[in-house]
Amino acid sequence: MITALPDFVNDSIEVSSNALGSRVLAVSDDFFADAWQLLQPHDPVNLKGQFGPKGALFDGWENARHCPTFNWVIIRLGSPAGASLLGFDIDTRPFDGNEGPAGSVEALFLPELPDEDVPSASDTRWVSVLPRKPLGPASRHFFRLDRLHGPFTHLKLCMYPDGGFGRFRAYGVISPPLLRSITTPIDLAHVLNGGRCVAVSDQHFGVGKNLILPGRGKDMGDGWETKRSRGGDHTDWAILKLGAPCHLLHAEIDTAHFKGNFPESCTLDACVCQETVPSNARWTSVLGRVKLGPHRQHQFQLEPAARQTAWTHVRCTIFPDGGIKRLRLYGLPSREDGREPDFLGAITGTSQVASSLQAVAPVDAHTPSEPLIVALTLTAETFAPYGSVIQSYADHAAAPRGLRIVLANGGTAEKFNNLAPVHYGRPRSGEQAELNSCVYRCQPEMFTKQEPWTVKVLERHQYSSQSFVPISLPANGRYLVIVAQDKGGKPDLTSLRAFLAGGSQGISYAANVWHHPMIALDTVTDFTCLVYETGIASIDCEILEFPDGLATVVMP
Ligand SMILES: NC(=O)N[C@@H](O)C(=O)O
Repeated sequence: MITALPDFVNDSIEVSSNALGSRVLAVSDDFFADAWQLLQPHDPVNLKGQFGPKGALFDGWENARHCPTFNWVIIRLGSPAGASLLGFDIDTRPFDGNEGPAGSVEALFLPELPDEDVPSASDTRWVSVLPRKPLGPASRHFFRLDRLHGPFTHLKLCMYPDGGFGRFRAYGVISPPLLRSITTPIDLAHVLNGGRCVAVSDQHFGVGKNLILPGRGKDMGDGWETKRSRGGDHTDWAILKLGAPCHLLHAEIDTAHFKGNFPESCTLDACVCQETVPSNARWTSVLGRVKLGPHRQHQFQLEPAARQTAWTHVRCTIFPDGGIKRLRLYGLPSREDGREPDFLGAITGTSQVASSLQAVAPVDAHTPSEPLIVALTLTAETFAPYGSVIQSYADHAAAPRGLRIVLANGGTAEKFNNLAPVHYGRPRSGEQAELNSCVYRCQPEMFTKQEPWTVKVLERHQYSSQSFVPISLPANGRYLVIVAQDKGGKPDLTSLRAFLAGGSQGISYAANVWHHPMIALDTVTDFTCLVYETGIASIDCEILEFPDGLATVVMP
């Protein structure tokens, strides 16, 4: 359950949290209890009755007695470009009788200061953002400023004269990275890139702003989770404001720790809006409805429309309800001239446009004509429109819904049933086919971020599924799978996707799915293959060549 907090707290980010990388750089005195504990995301733990060599143990900052002046802590905020401040919480819990009786906050903006450098406590550039305030024992003290102040990169928390604070929380808005620093697609929804969750339909079990936190969290409690809906065509949604207007390329929807309550599916829409919370914006679909699975990172190539505009907000709609841990939205800010950035160049580092982002001045750059697709992580759900994924699941709760898992071999093995149908749909001409169980030994394609790879051939087996399972790769090995659905006998380019498969994953193309001949990466790779063949080439395998290149595939 979410406890009631002042509006300014709910409407902003705890920019001083060590969960966002904020850290204590220096402290005047923390004789009894270490100052770094001030920035922990959880509430102070009461250690009453526990003692160490220096005295009673406290989960907070506590300095020695009899300070003639005041104590201070210097903090570097985790966001590289700093943050603007809206308020504070100086939490004296659980200190009672030894709480710090008064506090104040000063701030500095030094984004270029190297991480290892510490501004002096007596630096004349410190500015007061919260004057000295009286504080009581064992309680939270919220102070809302008159407006956003900043940006700042460093804070100095002062205590008059001595005692203990359990936590110090600074609330505000994180500054987006300097545009000239963005040269490859980044996640501008991320809280450290200035992203914010500005509205949700419901956040009964987990707040929407968890969606944009760093990392994958520790349990189901640090994601966005709505209450159970009852009947009807219910949906829930969350709206993220991007750190800067951004052309979008691909997204990651992570359902980590949500194993029985992940959404069945979701969509993504985007809009351009000057308001913080869009009121009557025109939303454009950037990801059609896609199925989700338990406890995994789903990566999706976004619709072409996602690249063509510098979007300010993205709305994630989940069907019907449930929990998502993180939502990542990768893209590039618009160029100075507002045109679509050159993603290919930005990713391969060969672009004029990428360098223009550094120079913050547009230059004409070759914009790739062929579409760009990013090689995304392979999961059963994201590959479902093209076929099946053949793999085991150590965590059965993270296996695709409905997968039948049984013990076998006298209890010494787990059997994951019916992962991929082996299918032959006889052509009208009636040819019989035989199942060919064979091995492909594939030479590796030399493929690097700097030398993107162009798709020049696709094939399909119109009447037979075809499976490939690597038998010579280590678990951390990888290979590349490129697929497209069929549309009227030709590859449907809008469905063209690239997947990066792992060494413990096999795939099976459904009949009639277009795909590139298997692509080994890094090393010669053997794949066992099952496919039905009549021996008539025109029935068994249709090949289309695209000498000018159908699309460019890049690694994320
Ligand atoms: N930590 C601790 O022991 N503090 C008290 O003894 C005190 O306030 O001096």
